[in-house]
Amino acid sequence: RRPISVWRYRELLPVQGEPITLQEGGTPLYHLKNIGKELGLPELYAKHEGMNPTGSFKDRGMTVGVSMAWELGMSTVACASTGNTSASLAAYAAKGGIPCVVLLPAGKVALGKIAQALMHGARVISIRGNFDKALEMVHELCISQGIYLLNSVNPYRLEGQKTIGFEAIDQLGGEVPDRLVLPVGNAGNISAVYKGLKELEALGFIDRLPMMTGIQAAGSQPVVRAIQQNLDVLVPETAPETVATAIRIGAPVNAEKALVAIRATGGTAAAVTDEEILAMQRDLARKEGIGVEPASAASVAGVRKLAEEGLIDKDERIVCVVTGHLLKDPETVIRQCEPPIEIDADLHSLLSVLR
Ligand SMILES: Cc1ncc(COP(=O)(O)O)c(/C=C/C(=O)C(=O)O)c1O
Repeated sequence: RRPISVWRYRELLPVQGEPITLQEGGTPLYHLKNIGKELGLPELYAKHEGMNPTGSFKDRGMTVGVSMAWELGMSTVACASTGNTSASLAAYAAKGGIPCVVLLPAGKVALGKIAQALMHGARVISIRGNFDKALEMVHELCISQGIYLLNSVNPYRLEGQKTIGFEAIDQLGGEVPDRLVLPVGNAGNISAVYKGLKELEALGFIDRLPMMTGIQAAGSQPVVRAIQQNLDVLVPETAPETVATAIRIGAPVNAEKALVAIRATGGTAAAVTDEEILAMQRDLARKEGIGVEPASAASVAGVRKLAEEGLIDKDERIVCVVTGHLLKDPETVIRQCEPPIEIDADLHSLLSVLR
Protein backbone atom coordinates (compact mmCIF):
# COMPACT_ATOMS: atom_id res chain seq x y z
CA ARG A 1 0.00 0.00 0.00
CA ARG A 2 1.51 3.32 -1.11
CA PRO A 3 1.31 6.27 1.34
CA ILE A 4 -0.91 9.19 0.34
CA SER A 5 1.41 11.49 -1.68
CA VAL A 6 1.85 12.88 -5.18
CA TRP A 7 3.78 9.83 -6.42
CA ARG A 8 1.16 7.37 -5.11
CA TYR A 9 -0.52 8.23 -8.43
CA ARG A 10 2.63 7.89 -10.55
CA GLU A 11 0.81 5.93 -13.29
CA LEU A 12 -1.26 9.08 -13.95
CA LEU A 13 1.82 11.31 -14.10
CA PRO A 14 4.21 11.82 -17.07
CA VAL A 15 7.62 11.33 -15.42
CA GLN A 16 9.37 8.17 -16.66
CA GLY A 17 12.40 7.95 -14.37
CA GLU A 18 12.96 8.66 -10.67
CA PRO A 19 11.33 12.02 -9.85
CA ILE A 20 12.98 15.00 -8.21
CA THR A 21 10.93 14.94 -5.03
CA LEU A 22 10.74 16.58 -1.60
CA GLN A 23 8.06 14.09 -0.47
CA GLU A 24 5.26 16.45 -1.47
CA GLY A 25 1.55 15.79 -1.07
CA GLY A 26 -0.15 13.64 1.56
CA THR A 27 -1.56 16.84 3.06
CA PRO A 28 -4.16 16.66 5.85
CA LEU A 29 -7.88 16.80 5.11
CA TYR A 30 -9.41 18.56 8.12
CA HIS A 31 -13.13 18.36 9.04
CA LEU A 32 -14.12 21.98 9.78
CA LYS A 33 -16.55 21.06 12.56
CA ASN A 34 -16.73 24.51 14.20
CA ILE A 35 -16.97 26.72 11.11
CA GLY A 36 -19.19 24.09 9.51
CA LYS A 37 -21.57 24.25 12.45
CA GLU A 38 -21.73 28.06 12.19
CA LEU A 39 -22.62 27.80 8.49
CA GLY A 40 -24.99 24.85 8.90
CA LEU A 41 -22.68 22.68 6.79
CA PRO A 42 -21.90 19.47 8.72
CA GLU A 43 -19.74 18.07 5.92
CA LEU A 44 -17.28 20.96 5.40
CA TYR A 45 -13.62 19.99 4.94
CA ALA A 46 -10.36 21.82 4.22
CA LYS A 47 -7.38 20.21 2.50
CA HIS A 48 -4.36 22.04 3.92
CA GLU A 49 -1.89 22.46 1.06
CA GLY A 50 0.22 24.69 3.29
CA MET A 51 1.56 21.43 4.74
CA ASN A 52 3.63 20.73 1.64
CA PRO A 53 7.46 20.97 1.72
CA THR A 54 7.62 24.66 0.73
CA GLY A 55 4.22 25.47 2.25
CA SER A 56 1.93 25.59 -0.79
CA PHE A 57 0.25 23.32 -3.38
CA LYS A 58 2.79 24.50 -5.97
CA ASP A 59 5.11 21.69 -4.82
CA ARG A 60 2.79 19.18 -6.49
CA GLY A 61 3.28 20.86 -9.86
CA MET A 62 6.98 21.50 -9.40
CA THR A 63 7.96 17.94 -8.53
CA VAL A 64 6.59 16.94 -11.94
CA GLY A 65 7.64 20.08 -13.83
CA VAL A 66 11.23 20.11 -12.57
CA SER A 67 11.56 16.32 -13.02
CA MET A 68 10.51 16.84 -16.65
CA ALA A 69 12.97 19.73 -17.04
CA TRP A 70 15.72 17.37 -15.88
CA GLU A 71 14.57 14.54 -18.15
CA LEU A 72 14.44 16.99 -21.08
CA GLY A 73 17.98 18.14 -20.29
CA MET A 74 17.05 21.78 -19.66
CA SER A 75 19.94 23.97 -18.53
CA THR A 76 17.93 26.64 -16.68
CA VAL A 77 14.35 26.94 -15.39
CA ALA A 78 12.36 30.13 -14.84
CA CYS A 79 8.98 31.47 -13.74
CA ALA A 80 7.13 34.66 -12.94
CA SER A 81 5.34 34.44 -9.63
CA THR A 82 3.18 36.13 -7.02
CA GLY A 83 5.48 34.24 -4.68
CA ASN A 84 4.62 30.61 -4.03
CA THR A 85 5.51 29.36 -7.51
CA SER A 86 8.93 30.99 -7.19
CA ALA A 87 9.50 29.55 -3.71
CA SER A 88 8.61 26.07 -4.92
CA LEU A 89 10.57 26.26 -8.18
CA ALA A 90 13.64 27.49 -6.30
CA ALA A 91 13.51 24.53 -3.90
CA TYR A 92 12.95 21.84 -6.55
CA ALA A 93 15.53 23.37 -8.91
CA ALA A 94 18.01 23.32 -6.00
CA LYS A 95 17.18 19.67 -5.35
CA GLY A 96 17.69 18.92 -9.05
CA GLY A 97 20.84 21.05 -9.35
CA ILE A 98 19.28 23.19 -12.09
CA PRO A 99 19.91 26.98 -12.17
CA CYS A 100 16.72 28.97 -11.62
CA VAL A 101 15.50 32.52 -12.38
CA VAL A 102 12.31 34.00 -10.87
CA LEU A 103 10.57 37.29 -11.73
CA LEU A 104 8.47 38.86 -8.97
CA PRO A 105 6.17 41.95 -8.99
CA ALA A 106 8.19 44.48 -6.97
CA GLY A 107 6.71 45.26 -3.57
CA LYS A 108 3.81 42.84 -3.94
CA VAL A 109 5.25 39.52 -2.76
CA ALA A 110 4.83 38.19 0.78
CA LEU A 111 7.99 38.14 2.90
CA GLY A 112 8.14 34.39 3.52
CA LYS A 113 8.02 33.63 -0.19
CA ILE A 114 10.88 36.00 -1.00
CA ALA A 115 12.92 34.47 1.84
CA GLN A 116 12.38 31.00 0.35
CA ALA A 117 13.29 31.96 -3.22
CA LEU A 118 16.45 33.70 -2.00
CA MET A 119 17.58 31.00 0.43
CA HIS A 120 16.98 28.19 -2.05
CA GLY A 121 19.39 30.00 -4.39
CA ALA A 122 17.20 31.32 -7.21
CA ARG A 123 18.19 34.47 -9.13
CA VAL A 124 15.38 36.66 -7.77
CA ILE A 125 14.48 39.62 -10.01
CA SER A 126 11.95 42.22 -8.88
CA ILE A 127 9.99 43.73 -11.78
CA ARG A 128 8.57 47.27 -11.57
CA GLY A 129 5.11 46.09 -12.68
CA ASN A 130 2.44 43.58 -11.65
CA PHE A 131 2.45 39.79 -11.98
CA ASP A 132 0.86 39.90 -15.42
CA LYS A 133 3.75 42.07 -16.67
CA ALA A 134 6.29 39.76 -15.06
CA LEU A 135 4.65 36.79 -16.78
CA GLU A 136 4.92 38.53 -20.18
CA MET A 137 8.61 39.18 -19.53
CA VAL A 138 9.44 35.62 -18.44
CA HIS A 139 7.80 34.33 -21.64
CA GLU A 140 10.08 36.64 -23.68
CA LEU A 141 13.11 35.60 -21.61
CA CYS A 142 12.47 31.87 -22.08
CA ILE A 143 11.70 32.06 -25.78
CA SER A 144 14.73 34.25 -26.58
CA GLN A 145 17.22 32.41 -24.30
CA GLY A 146 16.02 28.79 -24.57
CA ILE A 147 15.19 28.70 -20.86
CA TYR A 148 12.51 26.24 -19.62
CA LEU A 149 9.32 28.04 -18.51
CA LEU A 150 7.65 26.54 -15.45
CA ASN A 151 4.58 28.74 -14.97
CA SER A 152 1.23 26.99 -15.16
CA VAL A 153 1.21 27.40 -18.94
CA ASN A 154 3.57 24.42 -18.67
CA PRO A 155 1.26 21.38 -18.81
CA TYR A 156 3.57 19.28 -16.62
CA ARG A 157 2.87 21.67 -13.72
CA LEU A 158 -0.86 20.94 -13.99
CA GLU A 159 -0.21 17.19 -14.12
CA GLY A 160 1.23 17.22 -10.61
CA GLN A 161 -1.56 19.41 -9.28
CA LYS A 162 -4.19 16.87 -10.41
CA THR A 163 -3.22 14.86 -7.30
CA ILE A 164 -5.05 17.24 -4.94
CA GLY A 165 -8.36 15.76 -6.10
CA PHE A 166 -7.02 12.20 -6.09
CA GLU A 167 -5.89 12.50 -2.45
CA ALA A 168 -9.12 14.17 -1.28
CA ILE A 169 -11.20 11.31 -2.68
CA ASP A 170 -8.85 8.71 -1.13
CA GLN A 171 -9.09 10.56 2.19
CA LEU A 172 -12.90 10.58 1.97
CA GLY A 173 -12.85 6.79 1.63
CA GLY A 174 -13.46 6.87 -2.12
CA GLU A 175 -16.36 9.32 -1.89
CA VAL A 176 -16.47 12.16 -4.43
CA PRO A 177 -17.24 15.46 -2.67
CA ASP A 178 -20.30 17.32 -3.94
CA ARG A 179 -18.32 20.52 -4.26
CA LEU A 180 -14.60 21.36 -4.56
CA VAL A 181 -13.75 24.99 -3.77
CA LEU A 182 -10.46 26.61 -4.76
CA PRO A 183 -9.07 30.14 -4.69
CA VAL A 184 -8.39 31.21 -8.29
CA GLY A 185 -5.49 33.35 -9.51
CA ASN A 186 -3.86 32.17 -12.77
CA ALA A 187 -6.56 29.42 -12.75
CA GLY A 188 -4.08 26.58 -13.17
CA ASN A 189 -5.08 24.74 -10.01
CA ILE A 190 -8.84 24.54 -10.61
CA SER A 191 -8.10 23.44 -14.21
CA ALA A 192 -5.61 20.79 -13.06
CA VAL A 193 -7.90 19.29 -10.42
CA TYR A 194 -10.75 19.14 -12.93
CA LYS A 195 -8.51 17.37 -15.50
CA GLY A 196 -7.52 14.77 -12.92
CA LEU A 197 -11.12 14.08 -11.95
CA LYS A 198 -12.09 13.69 -15.62
CA GLU A 199 -9.33 11.08 -15.90
CA LEU A 200 -10.63 9.20 -12.83
CA GLU A 201 -14.11 9.26 -14.40
CA ALA A 202 -12.78 8.00 -17.77
CA LEU A 203 -10.92 5.21 -15.94
CA GLY A 204 -14.11 4.23 -14.11
CA PHE A 205 -12.83 5.06 -10.62
CA ILE A 206 -15.59 7.64 -10.06
CA ASP A 207 -18.99 8.08 -11.66
CA ARG A 208 -19.57 11.78 -11.06
CA LEU A 209 -17.62 15.01 -10.62
CA PRO A 210 -17.86 17.63 -7.85
CA MET A 211 -19.19 21.09 -8.63
CA MET A 212 -15.95 22.99 -9.31
CA THR A 213 -16.21 26.33 -7.49
CA GLY A 214 -13.71 29.13 -8.00
CA ILE A 215 -13.31 31.99 -5.52
CA GLN A 216 -11.56 35.26 -6.33
CA ALA A 217 -10.87 38.51 -4.52
CA ALA A 218 -13.35 41.31 -5.21
CA GLY A 219 -10.51 43.50 -6.50
CA SER A 220 -9.21 40.81 -8.88
CA GLN A 221 -12.05 38.75 -10.30
CA PRO A 222 -11.86 38.28 -14.08
CA VAL A 223 -13.01 34.63 -13.90
CA VAL A 224 -15.99 35.53 -11.69
CA ARG A 225 -17.06 38.21 -14.17
CA ALA A 226 -16.76 35.79 -17.09
CA ILE A 227 -18.99 33.26 -15.29
CA GLN A 228 -21.53 35.83 -14.13
CA GLN A 229 -21.72 37.54 -17.56
CA ASN A 230 -21.62 34.16 -19.35
CA LEU A 231 -18.59 35.19 -21.47
CA ASP A 232 -16.66 32.63 -23.53
CA VAL A 233 -13.52 34.71 -23.54
CA LEU A 234 -12.39 36.40 -20.39
CA VAL A 235 -11.88 40.15 -20.18
CA PRO A 236 -8.61 40.71 -18.27
CA GLU A 237 -8.42 43.23 -15.45
CA THR A 238 -5.59 45.70 -15.86
CA ALA A 239 -5.27 46.80 -12.24
CA PRO A 240 -6.01 43.84 -9.96
CA GLU A 241 -5.76 44.72 -6.28
CA THR A 242 -6.18 42.62 -3.13
CA VAL A 243 -4.48 41.93 0.21
CA ALA A 244 -4.38 38.31 -0.99
CA THR A 245 -1.34 39.03 -3.14
CA ALA A 246 -1.04 35.38 -4.20
CA ILE A 247 -4.19 35.74 -6.35
CA ARG A 248 -3.61 39.37 -7.44
CA ILE A 249 -3.75 38.35 -11.10
CA GLY A 250 -5.74 40.23 -13.77
CA ALA A 251 -5.06 38.06 -16.83
CA PRO A 252 -5.19 34.39 -15.77
CA VAL A 253 -3.46 32.24 -18.40
CA ASN A 254 -5.64 29.18 -17.69
CA ALA A 255 -8.94 31.09 -17.67
CA GLU A 256 -10.58 29.22 -20.56
CA LYS A 257 -9.79 25.84 -18.93
CA ALA A 258 -11.22 27.10 -15.63
CA LEU A 259 -14.45 28.25 -17.34
CA VAL A 260 -14.86 24.74 -18.79
CA ALA A 261 -14.19 23.13 -15.39
CA ILE A 262 -16.79 25.32 -13.67
CA ARG A 263 -19.46 25.10 -16.37
CA ALA A 264 -19.07 21.38 -17.15
CA THR A 265 -19.62 20.47 -13.51
CA GLY A 266 -22.48 22.86 -12.68
CA GLY A 267 -20.10 24.77 -10.46
CA THR A 268 -19.88 28.51 -9.93
CA ALA A 269 -17.49 31.37 -9.23
CA ALA A 270 -17.80 34.05 -6.56
CA ALA A 271 -15.80 36.99 -5.24
CA VAL A 272 -15.05 37.86 -1.64
CA THR A 273 -13.80 41.14 -0.22
CA ASP A 274 -10.43 41.54 1.48
CA GLU A 275 -12.30 41.97 4.77
CA GLU A 276 -14.11 38.66 4.26
CA ILE A 277 -10.79 36.98 3.39
CA LEU A 278 -9.01 38.32 6.49
CA ALA A 279 -11.98 37.45 8.73
CA MET A 280 -11.89 33.87 7.50
CA GLN A 281 -8.10 33.66 7.87
CA ARG A 282 -8.65 34.60 11.53
CA ASP A 283 -11.55 32.17 11.97
CA LEU A 284 -9.62 29.25 10.47
CA ALA A 285 -6.74 29.99 12.84
CA ARG A 286 -8.82 30.64 15.97
CA LYS A 287 -11.71 28.22 15.51
CA GLU A 288 -10.01 25.33 13.70
CA GLY A 289 -6.33 25.78 14.53
CA ILE A 290 -5.53 25.96 10.81
CA GLY A 291 -2.97 28.59 9.74
CA VAL A 292 -3.27 29.75 6.14
CA GLU A 293 -2.23 32.79 4.10
CA PRO A 294 -4.97 35.21 2.97
CA ALA A 295 -5.48 33.85 -0.57
CA SER A 296 -6.06 30.38 0.86
CA ALA A 297 -8.76 31.61 3.25
CA ALA A 298 -10.64 32.95 0.21
CA SER A 299 -11.96 29.46 -0.60
CA VAL A 300 -13.64 29.05 2.79
CA ALA A 301 -14.73 32.70 2.80
CA GLY A 302 -16.40 31.94 -0.53
CA VAL A 303 -18.29 29.01 0.99
CA ARG A 304 -19.48 31.27 3.82
CA LYS A 305 -20.73 33.81 1.25
CA LEU A 306 -22.44 31.22 -0.98
CA ALA A 307 -24.03 29.54 2.05
CA GLU A 308 -25.34 32.87 3.36
CA GLU A 309 -26.80 33.53 -0.09
CA GLY A 310 -28.52 30.15 0.07
CA LEU A 311 -26.57 28.86 -2.93
CA ILE A 312 -25.18 25.80 -1.12
CA ASP A 313 -27.34 22.88 0.03
CA LYS A 314 -26.89 22.09 3.70
CA ASP A 315 -26.20 18.41 3.02
CA GLU A 316 -23.38 19.00 0.53
CA ARG A 317 -20.01 17.43 1.27
CA ILE A 318 -17.61 20.28 0.50
CA VAL A 319 -13.82 20.26 0.25
CA CYS A 320 -12.11 23.66 0.31
CA VAL A 321 -8.50 23.70 -0.84
CA VAL A 322 -6.54 26.01 1.45
CA THR A 323 -3.48 26.56 -0.66
CA GLY A 324 -0.67 28.14 1.38
CA HIS A 325 0.71 28.32 4.93
CA LEU A 326 0.14 31.24 7.34
CA LEU A 327 3.90 31.73 7.67
CA LYS A 328 4.15 32.79 4.02
CA ASP A 329 2.77 36.26 4.78
CA PRO A 330 3.66 37.23 8.38
CA GLU A 331 3.48 40.97 7.67
CA THR A 332 -0.22 40.84 6.82
CA VAL A 333 -0.85 38.93 10.06
CA ILE A 334 1.09 41.45 12.16
CA ARG A 335 -0.90 44.28 10.55
CA GLN A 336 -4.18 42.55 11.44
CA CYS A 337 -3.45 41.62 15.04
CA GLU A 338 -2.98 43.52 18.31
CA PRO A 339 0.78 43.64 18.97
CA PRO A 340 2.32 41.56 21.80
CA ILE A 341 2.17 43.25 25.23
CA GLU A 342 5.69 44.11 26.39
CA ILE A 343 6.25 44.17 30.17
CA ASP A 344 9.09 44.29 32.67
CA ALA A 345 10.41 40.85 33.57
CA ASP A 346 8.61 40.39 36.89
CA LEU A 347 5.57 38.41 38.00
CA HIS A 348 3.69 41.47 39.24
CA SER A 349 3.78 43.07 35.80
CA LEU A 350 2.73 39.79 34.22
CA LEU A 351 -0.24 39.29 36.53
CA SER A 352 -1.35 42.87 36.08
CA VAL A 353 -1.62 42.49 32.27
CA LEU A 354 -3.26 39.07 32.43
CA ARG A 355 -5.98 40.22 34.81
C1 LIG B 1 -1.59 30.55 -1.88
C2 LIG B 1 -2.16 30.53 -3.28
N1 LIG B 1 -3.48 30.27 -3.41
C3 LIG B 1 -4.05 30.24 -4.65
C4 LIG B 1 -3.32 30.52 -5.79
C5 LIG B 1 -4.05 30.50 -7.11
O1 LIG B 1 -3.76 29.30 -7.81
P1 LIG B 1 -3.88 29.37 -9.43
O2 LIG B 1 -5.33 29.74 -9.69
O3 LIG B 1 -3.52 28.02 -9.91
O4 LIG B 1 -2.94 30.44 -9.87
C6 LIG B 1 -1.94 30.79 -5.69
C7 LIG B 1 -1.19 31.08 -6.93
C8 LIG B 1 0.05 31.62 -6.91
C9 LIG B 1 0.74 31.96 -8.13
O5 LIG B 1 0.15 32.10 -9.18
C10 LIG B 1 2.21 32.13 -8.04
O6 LIG B 1 2.79 31.73 -7.01
O7 LIG B 1 2.77 32.68 -8.99
C11 LIG B 1 -1.35 30.79 -4.41
O8 LIG B 1 -0.04 31.04 -4.22
